[in-house]
Formats: sequence, structure tokens, C-alpha cells
Amino acid sequence: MQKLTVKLPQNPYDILIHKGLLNDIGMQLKKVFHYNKISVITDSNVDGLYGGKLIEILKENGFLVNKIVVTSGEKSKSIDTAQFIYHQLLDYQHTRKDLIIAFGGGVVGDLAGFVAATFLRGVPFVQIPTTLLAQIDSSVGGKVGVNLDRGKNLIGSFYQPQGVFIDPNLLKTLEDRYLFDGMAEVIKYSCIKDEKLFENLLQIHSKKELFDRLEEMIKICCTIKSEIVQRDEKEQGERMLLNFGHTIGHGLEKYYNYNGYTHGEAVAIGMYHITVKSEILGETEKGTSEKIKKVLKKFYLPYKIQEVEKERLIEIIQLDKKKEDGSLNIILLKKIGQSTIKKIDQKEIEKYI
Ligand SMILES: NC(=O)c1ccc[n+]([C@@H]2O[C@H](COP(=O)([O-])OP(=O)(O)OC[C@H]3O[C@@H](n4cnc5c(N)ncnc54)[C@H](O)[C@@H]3O)[C@@H](O)[C@H]2O)c1
Ligand SMILES: O=C(O)C(=O)C[C@@H](O)[C@H](O)[C@H](O)COP(=O)(O)O
Ligand SMILES: [Zn+2]
Repeated sequence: MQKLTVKLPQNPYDILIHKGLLNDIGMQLKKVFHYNKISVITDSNVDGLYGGKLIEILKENGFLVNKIVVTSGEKSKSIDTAQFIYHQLLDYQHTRKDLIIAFGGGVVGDLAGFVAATFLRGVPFVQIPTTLLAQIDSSVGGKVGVNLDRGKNLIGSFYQPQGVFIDPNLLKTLEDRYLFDGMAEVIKYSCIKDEKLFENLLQIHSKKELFDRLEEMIKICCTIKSEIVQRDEKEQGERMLLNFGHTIGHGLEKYYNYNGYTHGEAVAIGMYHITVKSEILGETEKGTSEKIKKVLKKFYLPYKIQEVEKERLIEIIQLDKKKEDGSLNIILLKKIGQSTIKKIDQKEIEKYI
């Protein structure tokens, strides 16, 4: 069992990583949660695969369990779905002492975390992430939220879980598209902070090799994220680096109304594209975008931007949360493994698209 601790002064918590951890979840939960009533929030796919097993284990360990299932997919990350969950919680008489378990990918984690942050002004929650993306990124760090019709993650909070329980065995059932989607965020970490990880990714030549290295990769990514979050929980500075590729990525997700690219795919295009531009502008070491293209192709991720209506994309990007009166913070690479935050005039974003 690997254990990392996110050392936040107000609410430190552990991230446990272990193949087969789900079987042991009842015992692990008892260490962080001392009451017995739980609401599990999950999506329709995860419920079909693992819902029965989780509920059974929780009941065997003496917990009273309420299961709330939402439709799978990004469209569920909405105020409407949050409202549906609030009512389910009220019907169950879920109180401030009771626990929410977010059991699913990044959509469920962000949504259930948002509900936990707001229901009764805050109830405790833990994350049991089931996609690669959620195991290496979204379950850690406390960014919770929902989308608005006008843009990604526009409503939300920083609300930390009481614990993160990662079972890499759950990834065996992931569709390839979502396995590689998660790899986009792994590539992001390597680009912003870890050249060695980037080089190691280039040495992976098959899905089997990828699976053999997943546990180690999850640990590396969670370590990078925890360290950044410890230094800058509320994204006043360094945490913005975790948004490399997201300015354009989030714009593209919304541009196609969350029906075109997955989050990771959109971020992949965003990372490549901004790096092509920053290279031309002399802000990034030459050859960096080619290296990114190579690693994206290796994991079947897109890199080219499709024909888009540029004005419309820029309009969406203006809603990015990294802006402050008239200027926008964008994330650029100096080279692989070294990143920087650049403040530009909002109008200058055109140069990077
Ligand atoms: N809070 C953060 O820090 C953070 C970080 C990165 C991404 N995100 C958010 O995460 C979301 C994307 O998350 P995602 O990529 O996990 O998508 P997702 O939650 O939609 O999951 C992808 C698909 O995989 C299915 N699935 C989940 N676990 C499975 C399993 N073990 N086996 C088989 N199928 C499974 C889901 O039902 C879904 O169809 C986006 O909304 C993004 O904005 C948040
Ligand atoms: O944890 C963070 O900080 C991140 O930026 C991680 C990103 O991968 C993630 O997609 C996050 O949800 C983006 O947040 P936003 O503030 O740009 O909405
Ligand atoms: Zn992301």
C-alpha cells in the first residue's frame, strides 16, 4: 500500500494507492469516518460494474448505505443534476455527520464534491476514483464544481475530501478512449514539472507496458499534484500550472457543447497548440511542440485543432477563470519539464490560438 499525505493545515488527508483496495474499503473508511450513514454517488456505468460490490462491502462493515446514480457523461456535471442529488439526500435524511462517497470518474468526483461542499453548507466526503484521469488528477486537490451552459467549471468551490482511495485494478474495465484520455493529464504533469516522466512515457510501447507502470505513474502524478496544492491550495499562483493546455482545452469542450472531445483530448490539443504558438513567439525551446506531438500520438490522443470559428472560441475563452481585470494568465512551457505563468492582455490570446 502506498500512502501520500496532502498536508494542508486545515484539513490534511491521505491518498491510499493499492491494487485491490476496494475489497478493503470498509476497514479503511472506518479509520477516517466514525459514524455509520453513507450516501454513495456514482454514475450509471460504474454502478453497473462495481456498484453492487461496493454497497455489499459497506453493508458488511456495518454502514447504512444510500445509493444515488446519475447518468454517465459530462452533461451530468450540471446544476440540474446537483439539484436532483440534493433531493435524494434530503429524502434519505442525510445529515452533516454523514458521509458522501464520490465513486466514479472526474465527472462524479467534481459533481459529488460540489454537492458535498454545498449540501447543508458542507458535509464530509471521500473520493474513490475509477478512471485514470480521476486517479491521477481530479480526486486530489479539492477543485469541485459543475459546468454552466456558458462554460466549464464556472460554479464550484475548493473543498477537500477526507481521503482518497485509489484502486488501480478498477482501470481494467475502462474503455481505451478513457484510458488514453487520462494519459493526457499524465503528459501534462510531465510537461510542466517532470522531464524524466516525459522521457519514460516515450519508452512505453504497448498497453501491457502501460498497465505495468500505472501504479507507479499514479503515485508520481498524485505526488506532484499534492505538493502543488499544499503550496497553493486556492490557485493564487503556482497551481495555475496544472491548467497547462486547459485554456484552449476548456474552450474546445464548450465549443462542441461537451459532445465533441473528452476533457483529456481537448487538453491534449490545447497543450500542443499553445506550445506551437509559444515556440514561434520564441518563448519555448525549439522542438518542444514536436516532442509533445510524438507523445500524444503514442497514446492515440489528438493534437491538431479542427477548423473552428476562431471568434467564437475566443469568446468562450474570455470566461476562463485565470483572468483578472483585462488580463489573462496563460501557461507556457520553457521546455519539457519547465513551465511558467504568463500574464497577457485578454486581447493577446489571439496570438496563441
Ligand atoms: N477537479 C479536478 O481537479 C479535475 C481534474 C481533471 C479533470 N476534471 C474533470 O473531470 C471530468 C472528466 O473525468 P473523466 O475523464 O474521469 O470522465 P468521466 O467521469 O465521464 O468518466 C469517463 C467514462 O468512463 C466511465 N467509467 C468510469 N470508471 C470506469 C471504470 N472503472 N470502468 C469502465 N468505465 C468507467 C464513466 O461512466 C464515463 O463513461 C471533466 O469534467 C473534467 O473537467 C477535474
Ligand atoms: O487541480 C487543478 O488545479 C487543475 O487545474 C487540474 C485540471 O486538470 C482540471 O481540469 C481542473 O478541473 C481545471 O480547473 P479550472 O479551474 O480550470 O476549471
Ligand atoms: Zn484537467
